[in-house]
Amino acid sequence: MSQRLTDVLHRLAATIEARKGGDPSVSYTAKLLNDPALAAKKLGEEAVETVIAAVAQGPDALAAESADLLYHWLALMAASGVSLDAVAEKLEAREGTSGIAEKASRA
Ligand SMILES: N=c1c2ncn([C@@H]3O[C@H](COP(=O)(O)OP(=O)(O)OP(=O)(O)O)[C@@H](O)[C@H]3O)c2ncn1[C@@H]1O[C@H](COP(=O)(O)O)[C@@H](O)[C@H]1O
Repeated sequence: MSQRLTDVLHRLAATIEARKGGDPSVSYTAKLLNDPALAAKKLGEEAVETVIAAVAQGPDALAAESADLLYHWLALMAASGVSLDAVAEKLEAREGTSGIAEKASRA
């Protein structure tokens, strides 16, 4: 992952955190933070739009929809009270385990 993406996600997560308790009439993020179900619904919409961009709209649309997706994902995590470290912990636990091997181990 590029340092540029890491840096902007870091700033975005901090901005989202700072919107907690904000006024939903002036902050879209505050609106999402006040309503985890809305944040989840919006993430679902952005996921579908990302898929459509990937299969039918080309690289620029895919990049734009991916930005929407990442923003809404960060907002959902904050709205749901799930720390980014909790997600990091899940990913760390999977490091070195092939998805194919993991799926086979479930059978
Ligand atoms: N990165 C984003 C970002 N990406 C997308 N969006 C908003 O996400 C919303 C939903 O996108 P849609 O494509 O569904 O738009 P829509 O169809 O008009 O929305 P609906 O009518 O369905 O609600 C739009 O209003 C976008 O502007 C974002 N809103 C905010 N941010 C970041 O969050 C910061 C704080 O924003 P506020 O909390 O609004 O001040 C901003 O400075 C940005 O850095």
